[in-house]
Amino acid sequence: MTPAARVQAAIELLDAIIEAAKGEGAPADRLIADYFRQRRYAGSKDRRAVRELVYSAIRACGEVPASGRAAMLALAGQDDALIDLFDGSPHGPAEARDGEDAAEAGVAPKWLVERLGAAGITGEELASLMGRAPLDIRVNSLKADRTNIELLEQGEPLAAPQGLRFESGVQVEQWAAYRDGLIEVQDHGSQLVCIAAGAIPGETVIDLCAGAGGKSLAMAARMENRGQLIACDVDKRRLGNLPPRAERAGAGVIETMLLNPKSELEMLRDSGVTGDLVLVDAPCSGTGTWRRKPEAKWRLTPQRLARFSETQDYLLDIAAQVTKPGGRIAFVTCSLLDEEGKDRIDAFLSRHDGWQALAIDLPVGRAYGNGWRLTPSHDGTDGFFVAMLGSAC
Ligand SMILES: C[S@@+](CC[C@H](N)C(=O)[O-])C[C@H]1O[C@@H](n2cnc3c(N)ncnc32)[C@H](O)[C@@H]1O
Repeated sequence: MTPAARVQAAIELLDAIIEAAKGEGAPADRLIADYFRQRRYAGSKDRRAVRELVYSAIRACGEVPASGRAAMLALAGQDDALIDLFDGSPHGPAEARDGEDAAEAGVAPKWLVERLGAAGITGEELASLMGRAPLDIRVNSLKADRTNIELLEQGEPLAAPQGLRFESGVQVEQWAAYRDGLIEVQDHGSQLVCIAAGAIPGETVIDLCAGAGGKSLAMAARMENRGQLIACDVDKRRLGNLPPRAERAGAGVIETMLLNPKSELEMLRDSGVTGDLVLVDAPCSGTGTWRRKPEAKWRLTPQRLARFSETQDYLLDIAAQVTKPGGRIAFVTCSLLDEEGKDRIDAFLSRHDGWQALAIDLPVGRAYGNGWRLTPSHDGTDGFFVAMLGSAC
């Protein structure tokens, strides 16, 4: 592909990403993969270059752009070499017209910038949400240890005891250590919130929103495979990924339980299980993970955010009813919005007598509201809110 044809391909992809964002369609990564599956003539360098253009344009635009072309013109406004590729050549974009509208540069849509600002995320904290994330792994202490594991590349040790950091793009999934379950890909922030959750060997732990089990696996390792860890979710496909991962990791302590939406509490009660610790790694807007999925800023609306808050309250109320007397709830979201963090905990405490917020003290991050906050700019992690709640004995 010529450089101009790559720009045109990026424009077409951005059109698809913008449409998908408006209609809750496929994520950008999937759209890019599908696009190139139908264009086998594009080589790996072309794919990398187009991908880079697409993500740079998404990062450059705040509001949802009117079109892919407007988004690319916004990026070209910051790069003279790029504007020269709007040259009308075959397969390239038409020349830019005098006064043609470019999308507005910015970090995120205005309403979200305001909500994040109200939660103290401004300036560098805000800008870094559009940065690029490194690749973090967790050494699986059920099978190996960071101090002596032999890996194909040497990573930078992180504050989490088994965490190592690599540059993004390192293909750790192809390493034997990955295939053999010695390492898991996991953002440092996720590793830290599992440390805050504080699962203890021998306990009964309920992971209410286990998904594919990233945090279940980390907790199983902290539990030294002793006790019981019930990993639940309402999404059969996601939860179905966990048993093979658990097997690879040697995490025999994990059992899965598929819940039916709206019957979660009934099903948990019928099973007779109650937790010393219940992790609520709740579905959320993911504002803390924009470094990995920058187009998520265009998918969120005030209505969708309100629905996330409602679901978080709903799940916290379930958690309270399946926690043993004297037990704990760990509430986690990968969001920096108060509506999905501090406010949920304040609301929980006002609804539930006999519960209190417990202190958190991690080596990274800072106290925020009745919990703890991690951010890309301050901590070099994805953005997270975590709070610990303790019930009366
Ligand atoms: C943030 S993700 C979990 C990520 C996972 N804990 C990990 O570490 O990889 C939130 C999960 O909550 C699940 N979920 C949504 N509504 C739920 C409900 N009512 N009950 C249980 N899980 C739910 C979603 O299917 C999704 O897998």
